[in-house]
This record gives sequence, C-alpha cells and structure tokens, in this order.
Amino acid sequence: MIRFEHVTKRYADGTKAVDDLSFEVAEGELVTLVGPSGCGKTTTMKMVNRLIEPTEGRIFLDGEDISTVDPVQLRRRIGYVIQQVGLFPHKTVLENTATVPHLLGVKRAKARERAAELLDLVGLDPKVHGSRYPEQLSGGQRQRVGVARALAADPPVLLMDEPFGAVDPVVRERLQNEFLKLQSQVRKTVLFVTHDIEEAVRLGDRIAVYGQGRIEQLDAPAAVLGTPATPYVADFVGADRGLKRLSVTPIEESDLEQPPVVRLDDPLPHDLGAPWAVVLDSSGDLHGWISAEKAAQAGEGARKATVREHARRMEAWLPLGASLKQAFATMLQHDAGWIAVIDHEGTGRFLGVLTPARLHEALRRSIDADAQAVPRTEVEVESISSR
Ligand SMILES: Nc1ncnc2c1ncn2[C@@H]1O[C@H](COP(=O)(O)OP(=O)(O)OP(=O)(O)O)[C@@H](O)[C@H]1O
Repeated sequence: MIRFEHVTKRYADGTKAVDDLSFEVAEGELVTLVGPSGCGKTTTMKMVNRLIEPTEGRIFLDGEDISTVDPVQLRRRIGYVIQQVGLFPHKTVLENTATVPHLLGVKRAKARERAAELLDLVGLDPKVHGSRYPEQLSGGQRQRVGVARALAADPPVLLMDEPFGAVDPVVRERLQNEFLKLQSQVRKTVLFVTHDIEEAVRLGDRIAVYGQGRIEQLDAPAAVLGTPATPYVADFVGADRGLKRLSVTPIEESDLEQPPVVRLDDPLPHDLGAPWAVVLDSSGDLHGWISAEKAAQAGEGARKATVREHARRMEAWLPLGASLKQAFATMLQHDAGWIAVIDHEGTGRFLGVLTPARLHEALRRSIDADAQAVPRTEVEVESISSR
C-alpha cells in the first residue's frame, strides 16, 4: 500500500534526515516508527503526504508514484493526526469533525450525521461532546476528536505523529486500547510515529526501529523484543525486554486453571476440596469467590446458609485476550493470588483463573515460540529434503 524505494532526504543545511530508506507497509497494516529524537521519523511520515519532498528515491501509494499526484488530491486519501491536534477553536467538536466531508462536497446535514457516527466510534458521545468547543475538552478527548476528524473522509491511509504523546500515561494507555479496537474495525493502513518503545510494541503489527536516518529492524513486536537484529536495537528496546514481552503476550484459554466452582444459590458446601472456589451467578457469570475456611466455619452454625451469604465479590478479573502485563498489574493492584478470566466477547461467561505459576508458564511459552521462530528456514529446508 505504501512503498518507499531508496528514499533520501537532505535538508538545505546539509542534514541527512533520511538515508536510502526502502520498506513497504501492507494494506490494513499498522507499522510503528520508533526511535530517539531526531532520527528521521517525522521526516519519513511527512514525505508520504508531501509536506516534505524527498531529495532522492520514490514513494508509492497503492502502486502510484506520489510525486505525480496533486498534493491536495493526495492528502484527501491520507488522514493525518498530530500531537497538537490543531482543532478549530471557534468551531464545535461536531463542526470540527464535519469540516473535511463538508469541504469534499458532502451536504451539511449528511456531513454532521457522519461526524456524529465518527465521534461515537472514537468513544465520545456526540450528544454530550458534539456541541462543546475544543477548549472545553480534556487533552485525551481532544486527541479522540483529532482521530475522528482524520477518519472523516474515510481515507485508506492514516499518518499519526505521536498522537498520544501529550497526555498522561493512564489516559495514553486508554487511548491506545481504544485505538486498537477502532483499528480492528476500520483496518486502515497506518504509519504511527512514537519515541516510546512500549507504545510501538503495543500498537504495531510491525515495528520499524530507527537508527540515524535508517531502519535498523522492521519486524513483528515479539521478534524485535526476542531477537533484536543489531546491538543498537537490543540497546534501544532495553534490557527489560522480557518484561515488555508481557505486554505483547495475550492470555489464552489453555493458560487457565479450573478451580472448584459453586453457584450463588447452592447450599453452603462443607468441603470445597480446595482452599477456595469461584462463585458464579445463575447465568454462569462471575460473581466472586468463597474461601473454604469461611465456608466450613459458617456451615457449622447455619444449616440452611447458601453460598450467597458468604461469597465475596471479585474485582481482579480480565477478559480473555488481555495481555499478561495487564494480568500482572491486576494481580498487584488487588493484591490477588489469582485473577478470574472471562469471555472477551463481553458475555461475562467465566472461563477459568490465571495463577502466577500459569502466568510464568505463558511467558515461557511466548519466549520459546520466538526461539523456535528463528531457525524456521532450517526447519523448512529439512522437511523439504526429507520428502
Ligand atoms: N526543516 C529542517 N531543516 C533542517 N533540518 C531539519 C528540518 N527538519 C528536521 N530536520 C533535522 O532532520 C533530522 C530528523 O528530524 P525528524 O523531525 O524527522 O526526526 P524525528 O525522529 O521525528 O524526531 P522527534 O522525535 O524529535 O520529532 C533532525 O536532525 C532534525 O534536526
């Protein structure tokens, strides 16, 4: 979808910001460009929408050499989100979002309708926020409007230059998660600039790690963390890359343990057969947990007691597919020895529990999968020659 062929950018003062860059981004792929300040990420991005012209080389969009396309026409096919969103201060959020479709000739009413849909898509209620002015929004909300506006003309390509850089870490993580969900629906081809390796790892289908004006490694996040191509990349991703791997490894159903399960309306059992049991409501959704000790003590006195009276609510839970990092953080936050895992389709159905031992096993699995991924070509050669 986007292809760089031997692209170099030399500024007038002689600075070589980008040096003989060749790479390709597939349709619907999200590639993060990550590297230290001044390594040429922004220059790379701005050459795609022709805010900057390359000195040498060519860039293709959908097979077309962009130097032959009128820049205004080109930019209609490319959404652009930057850190300082640049919303019109005197226009409401809805008007800001509707501006581009309106400029493209969409009738005002239709453009506003589309803008409301987009605001909804980025997690802003158009009825509540649509009539506000940018200064009446939080930083995170303004960034969401920026994303909505970039999507307004439904461009196939999105360029995002540190879009979540100016908000605090908690809001940033929420925006990243929302953006991932959004991207799974809209499947744009995205170039995403960041200097934060965690962000690059969390969002990218692939990560391009920049050295000075060049890409040192372009690979899937797990590969960049697991098998850095050069000492520079190893240094950049950091010695704690085992920890970062936690954020790219999802909880899978096979990681879960199946503890004893009781229902809220069951009579209080005398013996759970384990130190604790998970408590579900009548429809199989997670309610909480009950300790065997509590159950035994209470059971001695009250014959007719049910689980309900002695169950405790469970705060430490996550949907299947959440990262091991979230699992670890949730355990720490609730000081929990295990966390419950529920169906990620939002049905709330209880699937099992993740214990620290299982978390460790899952992390090992992820590291081993990488180790196996490296000599894959050798394996293929072997299987071909043994035919
Ligand atoms: N207009 C310009 N004239 C001269 N040099 C420039 C110009 N714009 C950028 N540069 C230089 O080109 C190099 C790459 O800059 P660029 O903005 O692409 O880096 P970056 O990786 O995006 O950095 P940051 O993360 O700090 O934004 C830097 O050395 C920068 O100083």
